[in-house]
Amino acid sequence: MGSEGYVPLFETKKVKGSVIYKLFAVSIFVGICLIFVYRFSHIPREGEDGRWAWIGLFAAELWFSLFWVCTQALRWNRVYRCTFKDRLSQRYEVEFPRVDIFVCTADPTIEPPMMVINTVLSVLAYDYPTEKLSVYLSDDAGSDITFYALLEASHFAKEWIPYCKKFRVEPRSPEAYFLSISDQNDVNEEAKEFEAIKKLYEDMENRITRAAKRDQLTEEQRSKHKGFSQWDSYSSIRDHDTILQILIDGRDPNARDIEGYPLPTLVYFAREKRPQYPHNFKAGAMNALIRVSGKISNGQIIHNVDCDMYSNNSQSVRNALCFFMDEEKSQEVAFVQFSEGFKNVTKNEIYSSSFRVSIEVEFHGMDGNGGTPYIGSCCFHRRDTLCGRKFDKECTSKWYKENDPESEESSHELEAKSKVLASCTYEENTQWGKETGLKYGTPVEDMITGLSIQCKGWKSVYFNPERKAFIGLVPITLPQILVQHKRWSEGNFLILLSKYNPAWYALGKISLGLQLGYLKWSLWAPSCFATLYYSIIPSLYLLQDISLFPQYSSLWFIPFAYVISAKYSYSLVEFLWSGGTILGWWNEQRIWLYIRISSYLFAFIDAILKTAGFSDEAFAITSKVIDEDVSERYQKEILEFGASSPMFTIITTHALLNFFCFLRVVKKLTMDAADIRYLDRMAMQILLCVVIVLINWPLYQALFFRQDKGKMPSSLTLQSIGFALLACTCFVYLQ
Ligand SMILES: O=c1ccn([C@@H]2O[C@H](COP(=O)(O)OP(=O)(O)O[C@H]3O[C@H](CO)[C@@H](O)[C@H](O)[C@H]3O)[C@@H](O)[C@H]2O)c(=O)[nH]1
Ligand SMILES: [Mn+2]
Repeated sequence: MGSEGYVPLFETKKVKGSVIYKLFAVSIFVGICLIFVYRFSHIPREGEDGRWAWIGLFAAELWFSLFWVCTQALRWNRVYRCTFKDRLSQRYEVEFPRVDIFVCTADPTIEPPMMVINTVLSVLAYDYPTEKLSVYLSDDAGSDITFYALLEASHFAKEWIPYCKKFRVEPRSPEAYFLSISDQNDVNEEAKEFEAIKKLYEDMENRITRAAKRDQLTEEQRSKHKGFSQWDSYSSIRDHDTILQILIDGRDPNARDIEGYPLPTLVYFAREKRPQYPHNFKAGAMNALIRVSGKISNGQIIHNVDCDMYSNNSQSVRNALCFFMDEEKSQEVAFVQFSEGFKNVTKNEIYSSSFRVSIEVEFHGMDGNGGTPYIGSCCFHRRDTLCGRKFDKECTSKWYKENDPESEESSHELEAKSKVLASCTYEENTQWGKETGLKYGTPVEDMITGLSIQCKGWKSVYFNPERKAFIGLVPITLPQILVQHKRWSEGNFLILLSKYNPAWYALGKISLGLQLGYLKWSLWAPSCFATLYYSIIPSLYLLQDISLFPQYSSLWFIPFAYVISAKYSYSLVEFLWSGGTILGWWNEQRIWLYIRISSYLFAFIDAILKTAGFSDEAFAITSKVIDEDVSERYQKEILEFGASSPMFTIITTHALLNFFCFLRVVKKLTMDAADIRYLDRMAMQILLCVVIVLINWPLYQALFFRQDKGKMPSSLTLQSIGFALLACTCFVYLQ
């Protein structure tokens, strides 16, 4: 075991009961094999009805099984972590490494500056030695309003940080904190200070929202800081010089809070952008940040968060360090991924956007297999591994020796030198975006970068504390959800098509379980075909009374019934165990159906076009601004459609087609007085169709019964009725 006297800084526990789970999984696997035997031995002969449909179903079932095997890899080796911060503090308080924090924003209209500075303030106020903390805001919009907001925040921080420390405030995002505390009626000292800081915050908020609304700053506002002059040469969001301003220089003896303590460094940064140079979206911003921060503060730990989340626990840096500084177990840890909570999810999560099961189960499973993926934010990286360093035994968990000597340069000199590192041409003929920094070429820069770090021999850690360390926002309309999933599934599929394909690039470099885990995400997009097939063809065959499944009275029915009921009951239990509700689980089934048949299909097509060179990379930023009546419907858990979209056409046509097939069954049972033999033969198909119809109930409402603005547009309804009728007619008459 460990060296004498060694006491660990973190502990890893394996989940109990996995043997029972493994037996259960094996029983499902046996069921799946029996289904294959049935499919194979009962293929309709040449000339018989439904031969090709049968073969297609067989293929779809093979695909689902492959996918299922991948999901098992995420459940077999779950581990849970806990940290010992007091031990860390006792041993290393004075030897802590520097930490550079990156906050990314990209559009002030859909990412309001007030939200952005709340994120910034929450991380500025971490409980960590301030001289070792630097916060960088990367603004891909290069917006002077965001700069103005950050300038305001830098003043407010002087009051906010000491206030947080004095009253041990949690969370340290002012907005979240003030929301969590109702006005104090007491008249004691603490209440007075509370009112005072709240007033300061509200005044600042007024000034910023007014400026944002006008989309312009007054001359007086601009005259308050020399940094605004950098906008003189600004042409547009895609065409401007690097803008870089050290708003607080932590080394400056005058940079003090109102109590006289040093402040963390705070930097505003917008890299250079020119129309003729691709900017590689968030990955490009992160790489520029790595270089610029390397010049200014060079923290050995890089922590990044998106602007739509805030730190919910001031101890998070210390928690992360427990994983990096343990004398025996930290050597191979490249990054520590925290889980994220969401503040705007409703009870039954109509869009299932909080990733409950991934957060509570699957990432723990990846962790047990040697490394959770990097999910883009709420993460702490070692700087050197993010820059492409390979694992070797020499890597040390002792950080203090590596600290850089204090730079002698003035902040003005530092700014000038750093700007060069953020120019459009800097990365030409370098390894940035390939072997160094975050990888380019896919909108899921996080997944591909995490995978490649692990393939260089490193491990990662997943930390999912009871009180979530970060709280973010989920999208609240169906179009946003579908677009977000399109981006993710397309990105992951592009990885599959690239040289970083988890199946062979990672072969032998990471564990098989981890490979399967990554494959699961990469296979999202192509899953659209199996899902579309399985949810359309059996229903269409109802129109012709052709059976594609075993009879209810046959023994072959059992494996189907077992696999389906076992899989779905387990998924329900897992969902409830992760804190969800039954209705939430039902909603999840609907949303996954919609995502599979629309987002994944478009993602698949786009990824193929991109790989073939026919279209350019894109990153659709999710809007964080919310209309009031949209928000009201969201709170009531009503699906939000609104404008037409090709994705809706698919979803609606699919729902109506199944409805027409369902009508045919009703007719058969009532008017044609079908007998029990019909039910026996068609049981599975009828069940499948009925479930699809039931799950689409809210969609039918949006098509025919709702009057609000979020209903499905009428033109789209008519169009989809036409498509669905056409499909049914063609099927019946052309067969
Ligand atoms: O050109 C760009 C585009 C986006 N962003 C920032 O990237 C972050 C994520 O964008 P968002 O629209 O919120 O996307 P999400 O789908 O919520 O992001 C998830 O998925 C992304 C990968 O697709 C990861 O990078 C994110 O960390 C992860 O939270 C935001 O802070 C943006 O400001 C940039 O900095 N530059
Ligand atoms: Mn986001």
